[in-house]
Amino acid sequence: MSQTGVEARRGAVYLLDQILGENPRLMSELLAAGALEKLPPEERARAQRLATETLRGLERADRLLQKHLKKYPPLTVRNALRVGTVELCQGGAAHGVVNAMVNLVSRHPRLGHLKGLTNAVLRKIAAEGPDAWPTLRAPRLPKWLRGPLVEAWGPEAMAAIEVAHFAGAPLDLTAKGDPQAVAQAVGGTLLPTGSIRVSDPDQVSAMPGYAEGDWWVQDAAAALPAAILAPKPGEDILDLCAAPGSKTMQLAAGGANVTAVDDSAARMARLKENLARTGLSAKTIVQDARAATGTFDAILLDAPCSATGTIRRHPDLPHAKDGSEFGVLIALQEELINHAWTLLKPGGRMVFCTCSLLPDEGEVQVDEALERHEDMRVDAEALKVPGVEVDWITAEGGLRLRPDYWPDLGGMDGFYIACLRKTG
Ligand SMILES: C[S@@+](CC[C@H](N)C(=O)[O-])C[C@H]1O[C@@H](n2cnc3c(N)ncnc32)[C@H](O)[C@@H]1O
Repeated sequence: MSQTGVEARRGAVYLLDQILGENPRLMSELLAAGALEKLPPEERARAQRLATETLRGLERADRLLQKHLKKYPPLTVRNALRVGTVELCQGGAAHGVVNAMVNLVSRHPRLGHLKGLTNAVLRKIAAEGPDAWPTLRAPRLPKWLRGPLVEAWGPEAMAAIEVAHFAGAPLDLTAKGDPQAVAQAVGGTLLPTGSIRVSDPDQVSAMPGYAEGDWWVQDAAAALPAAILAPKPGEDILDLCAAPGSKTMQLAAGGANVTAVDDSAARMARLKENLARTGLSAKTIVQDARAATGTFDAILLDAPCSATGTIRRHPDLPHAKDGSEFGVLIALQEELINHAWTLLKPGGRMVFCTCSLLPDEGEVQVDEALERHEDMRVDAEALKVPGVEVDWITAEGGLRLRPDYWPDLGGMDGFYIACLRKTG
C-alpha cells in the first residue's frame, strides 16, 4: 500500500470526522474551506470519493461492524473502520485495505493503541463482509428526514428513493449546441429530455469538449426548468439565484438577454468562469434577489432550499443537517416569489423551482403563491417538453421529479418545477 493511499484514506476519515462530529458540516463547506488542500489533486479526489461512498453505505457498514465491537471506539477510529469496511465490501484488496487502515490508526497521536483492534475487526470484515454486504437493505435516511418524506410520498416510494440514493448518480451534461454530437464525443447516451448521461466518466476537465465549452455538468432534472421556461432569442430574462450558472448558460444559449443575480460573490465568480469557458454572455449582479430591479419577459427563480433532491450526489446532507433550517428557507422562498412577481411583465412567465423532495418547498409553495397573487396562473402546458412524462405532473400543475424515476436509466435528482403566468 502506497503512502499516498494512506493519505487519501486519512483525508476521507478527516472529512467523516467533521461531517459526523459534534458540529456537523457539509462536505462542500469543508472542501471550500481547504480541508484537503495539502493532498495532491488525485489523492484529494480519492479521499472525497471514499468519504462519499462510506456515507452512502454507512448504515450497512455499521451493521457489519457492530457484531465485532463491544463498545464504539472514538469517532476517528470508528470512521477508519467504516471506510475500511466499505472498501472491503466493494471489492478492495483485503491486505492493502487492512494494512492502510492499521497504519493510519497506529500513527494517530492519541489513538495509536487501537491499531490492534482495527486490525482484528477489519480482518473479520474482510472474511465475511463482502458476502453479507449485498444482503443488507439499502441504507435508510435519518428519521428527521424520512418522516416527512414517507408522509409525502408513502413508504414504497421512500424505499425506492433510498435505493436510488444508495446507487449514487451518473454524470449528466447539457450541450451548448447539438446534444447528439456531444453524446458521441464523450461516449455518453442521450436521455429522453436531451441531457447526455455518462456512466463511467473520466476526470471532467479532461473529457472531450470541456475546454472548448461545448457542454457543462448538470443533472438531467436540473436541466428541465430552463427547458420549460423555453427562452426565445432577444427576450429579457432574469435568472434569480443563478450561481454557479448552469441554468444561466441554458438561457443564454437560447439567445436571450440574461441578467443573472446571486447574493454570493464567490459563487458568482464561478458563474463568470463558466460563461467564459462556454463563450456565453449574461449580465451579472451580486445582490440579494429580494432587492433586484427591472422588468422582464420571463424569470427563472431557482430558490435556495433544503437540497434534499440531491442526496444521491451528496450523501453527507442527511447527516450534516437536521431540518432546523427548513422554516427559514420556506419563508425565504415565499419572499423571493413575491418580489420576483413584481419584476415580471404582464403576460410574462416565471419558472419557480427547487431541488427539494419536500412538498413545502414545491407543491405547497405554489398553492400558497396562487392564493396570494390574483394575477398568477399555473401554465401546465409549458411542462410538455420532450421526455417529460405526464405522470410527473401534479394536481396544481407543477412537475414533481424524484430520484426513483427513470430507474432503468440511472435515476434523476429530485426537483419541483412550476411555470407561473402573469395574467393581464
Ligand atoms: C440552488 S442554488 C442555484 C443554482 C443555479 N441556479 C444553477 O443552476 O447553477 C441557489 C443559489 O441561491 C443563492 N442565494 C441564496 N439566497 C439568496 C438571496 N437571498 N438572493 C440571491 N441569491 C441567493 C445561493 O448563493 C445559491 O447560489
